[in-house]
Amino acid sequence: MKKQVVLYKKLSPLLMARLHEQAEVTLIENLDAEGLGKLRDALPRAQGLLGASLKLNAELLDLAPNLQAIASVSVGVDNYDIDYLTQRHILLSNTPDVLTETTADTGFALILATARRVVELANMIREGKWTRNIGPTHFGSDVHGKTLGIIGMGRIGEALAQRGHFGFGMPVIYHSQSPKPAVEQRFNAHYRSLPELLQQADFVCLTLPLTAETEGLIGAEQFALMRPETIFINISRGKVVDETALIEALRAGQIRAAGLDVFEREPLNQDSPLLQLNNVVATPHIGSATHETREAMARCAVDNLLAALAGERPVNLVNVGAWRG
Ligand SMILES: NC(=O)C1=CN([C@@H]2O[C@H](COP(=O)(O)OP(=O)(O)OC[C@H]3O[C@@H](n4cnc5c(N)ncnc54)[C@H](OP(=O)(O)O)[C@@H]3O)[C@@H](O)[C@H]2O)C=CC1
Ligand SMILES: O=CC(=O)O
Repeated sequence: MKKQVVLYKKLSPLLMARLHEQAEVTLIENLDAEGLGKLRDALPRAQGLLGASLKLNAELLDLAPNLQAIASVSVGVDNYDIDYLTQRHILLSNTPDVLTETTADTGFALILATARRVVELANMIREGKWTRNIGPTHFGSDVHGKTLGIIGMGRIGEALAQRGHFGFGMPVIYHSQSPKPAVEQRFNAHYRSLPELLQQADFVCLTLPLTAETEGLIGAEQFALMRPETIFINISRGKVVDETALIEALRAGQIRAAGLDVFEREPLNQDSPLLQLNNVVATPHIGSATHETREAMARCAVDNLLAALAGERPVNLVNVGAWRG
């Protein structure tokens, strides 16, 4: 008998056809109030779930007694209670690697956009304010040759280091849970304690996951260690940063600018003070959002889900403790 799969993310026709061949599929197109109601109705029969951007807490998952596997279309797994899933032997998989380069591209786009004031000055033209040659008040700062500081030297951190080192001749310093000798050799990178990195980097870039340990890692005390020339980039998760402290640091000139792809609350509220600041470049969580990469992520998630439902260990199993094979 075909397995029951609930999708809360629309897939390409090719991937939909592949899923339909092997499973009975219920598609929840939107996660608005109506969609969430449909999801609740579908959960009691779900054996597999596939989607992203939804906090799947125990209260929801308790509605799904037959659930065997969740395939997240993301590398970050902060939306899941991993202990709870493991206890119930529900296999959680994610989509690492396929999005690494694209997300690092986004990080570098934010580095360049903030340093060279791309958005602010492009808006100046649109507003009809380019009336004579620009002068020092419109100058930005160099990227090449500046010190790139990476917090979280994993897959995406390493791809960012590659761009900085080979593309822009940037000295690379990093902070992680453990030193990375291979990375140090490849990019001539140097390990630093967190306070040292915050003091020394021209660009402080967050590329680490949201966990109990990293929530609120960067707050007032950490911004105070940065310099007025520091540019702060966050492509990890909004909650790693105390957003109120970030706004204060920007307003007080404690740091020069911020490039932000992620926020404490998403979508970001239109009233957010961040949107009033010219030295903030804000993007709507687009780290992996290209046609090619989103399709690769969805394909990876479908592979993981079908493997799990067929009793095989998914390649990207997150909670290995749940595996009984
Ligand atoms: N903006 C976006 O659209 C996207 C955002 N992301 C975010 O990026 C994150 C990283 O992805 P990826 O690079 O693939 O993950 P990896 O697991 O490869 O890398 C994460 C790195 O963070 C480090 N780390 C974890 N905890 C800490 C800590 N407490 N202090 C310092 N370093 C720490 C780890 O260090 P160690 O190796 O030493 O354990 C690891 O090297 C994702 O979890 C996700 O939240 C990902 C994709 C797109
Ligand atoms: O934020 C995106 C992810 O894949 O994680």
